Formats: sequence, structure tokens, C-alpha cells
Amino acid sequence: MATESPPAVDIDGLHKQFGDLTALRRIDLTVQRGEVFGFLGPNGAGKSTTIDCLLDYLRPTEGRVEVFGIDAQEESGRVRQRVGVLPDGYNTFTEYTAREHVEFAIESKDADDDPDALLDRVGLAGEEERVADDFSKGMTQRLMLAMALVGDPDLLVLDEPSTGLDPNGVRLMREIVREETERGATVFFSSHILDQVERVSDRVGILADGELVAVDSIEGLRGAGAVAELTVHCDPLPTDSVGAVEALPDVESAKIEEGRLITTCAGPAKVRVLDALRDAGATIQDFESDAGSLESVFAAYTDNGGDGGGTATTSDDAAAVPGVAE
Ligand SMILES: Nc1ncnc2c1ncn2[C@@H]1O[C@H](COP(=O)(O)OP(=O)(O)OP(=O)(O)O)[C@@H](O)[C@H]1O
Repeated sequence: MATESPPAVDIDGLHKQFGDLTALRRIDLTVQRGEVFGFLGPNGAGKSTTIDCLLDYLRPTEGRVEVFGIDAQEESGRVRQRVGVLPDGYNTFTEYTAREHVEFAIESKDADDDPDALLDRVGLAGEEERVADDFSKGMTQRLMLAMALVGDPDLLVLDEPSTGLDPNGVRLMREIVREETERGATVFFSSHILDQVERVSDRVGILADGELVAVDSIEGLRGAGAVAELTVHCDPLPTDSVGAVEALPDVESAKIEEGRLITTCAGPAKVRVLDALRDAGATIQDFESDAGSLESVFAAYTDNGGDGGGTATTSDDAAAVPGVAE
């Protein structure tokens, strides 16, 4: 009888206190095998703390983390064998060349990769003999990525992977993430650069002030929490329409421009806007709505310091989204 494989990452009630400071507030999160999961949050939200608990660099105050069903605290050595890590703010070894860094990673993992091929893959061909301490920030980041790729890890953990990278480096990072998932790896990466998260992630988790306030696909998040612009062409358009629309819950603003009513509102409020206009005596000719940007979703979840009631939401329970409650 086939047994179900455990998920790549299973975080259960993870809580971390640094003295009086609560860095993580009992978060639950599952990342499935083969997923690209983007872990998003403003500075200080707790992304690195989560990653550090996953790698047993930090001990949780409460809760547990499993990686491929292996307890990250009890058996961190086994976990690390299967994980490639690009840490946030890594220091290179003084005097070691780029190749020696990669060789060190190969030895640590008991792997048999070709160090020069890995350096070539991350765009550091020709730099193998250089002492990595002299590398620029972006070059160091590429070197760390080469080290993370050693041994074809089942899980790649990338903490702020685009730090210091130029646009070509960012594109290369994306390509590598794609290639790695094509061979079956899972990718868990943290970022506060929305564009990159949007381009590569299957799902996104938004962390704010130690709380996981949303977990969903990009599309799901847009639909659930986005503040979008709705433009309604009405003829006639009674002058008190603006007041009627502005009085609705979840409407941020309303104005009339060139005979059109333009309103900024949370997704589910759109229907109410159209109803209110009709009630005010408007005849709706046409309307259009832009999809909310991930940026607006991010702001909606994090601007109030993550006041999401501590509940991770999905598109199925949009009513739990702050400011979007029906
Ligand atoms: N060793 C530590 N001792 C005390 N406080 C810490 C420690 N490590 C992290 N913190 C605090 O925990 C909170 C979460 O920090 P963390 O580094 O996990 O955030 P982050 O989301 O990774 O932020 P950034 O995007 O800035 O890297 C912050 O308030 C931080 O100051």
C-alpha cells in the first residue's frame, strides 16, 4: 500500500521569544514538495527567524518544524543533508578562493559536484581562483548560491536571495529556481521584493509582526485582499453618487472624472459599489476594474502591523481578511 510522502516543510505552532520580544507567534505552515513558496514580510517580520528554526540555527520557544518528515531540531544533521541554504548576510572565509568555498560545501555534503561547473552556472566562470573575500556583494551572493546548489538538494532555502544582485543576477536566480523545481526540488524563499515573489512563486505566505496573516496563490491573494480600482461609466451619474459610494464599507475613495466614477475598494466591495450607484439613480453603461497589485495586497496585510487576527487566510475564507469582511 502506498504511503503518503510527508510535505517538504511542516511548521506547527512555531513560537519564538527573544526575551520580551516575540519574533514568531505560533505559526502553522505547510509547504508541499515541488512548490516554490515565497515567504513575504516587511523588515523584522520574522522571516529569518523562521528559516533559522527550520535549519536549527535557532531553537523555537514552542512548536516544531519538520522537513520531509524529519524533525528539524532532533535530527538537524539529516535535514541539512537534504537542504541547500542561501543565508541572509553570509561571511566568506578569509583567504579562500571561490572554488575552495564550493569544494568546502561539496565535502560537507559528501557530494561529487564539479565546483567549476557550479561556479559557471551562477555566472562566476573565470573567477574560480579569486579570493572570495574580495568579491562584490552580488558576486558573493552568486557564490553562496553555488554552494547552496551542491548535492542537488531536495529543498532550497533562500533567505533574501536577490540581495546585492544586478538585474542579470536576479534573472539568473529566477532561472535557477525554475530549473531546480523542474528537477523536483522544493524552493522556500524569503523576500520583501514583491516583483520577484510574484514572478516565481506558486504560493505566498505573508508574515507581519511574527504572525502569518495570509497564505495563498498570488491570484488568490489578489482576489481576496487586494484593493483595486474600479471605474464605472454611468449615464446619468447623479452628483450624490460619490457620497453614496464613499459611505460603503471597504471603499477607500471615490471621485468623478470625465463623467466616470472612479473608486478604490477591496475586491468584494465592488458589487456593493455597483448596487449603491443604481440605488442613487445611476444607469451603469460599463465598468472596468484593474486587478489589485501584489503591492496593494502586501500593504493591506502589513500596514496595520499585521492586524489580521493571527489567522492565516486563503481565498476560500476571504471574509477573514482585514478590511474585506463581508
Ligand atoms: N538573536 C536575536 N535576538 C534578539 N532579537 C532578535 C534576534 N534575532 C531576531 N530578532 C528580532 O526578531 C524580529 C524578527 O527578526 P527577523 O530577522 O526574523 O526578521 P526578518 O523578517 O527576517 O527581517 P528582514 O527582512 O529585515 O531580514 C525582529 O524584531 C528582530 O529584531
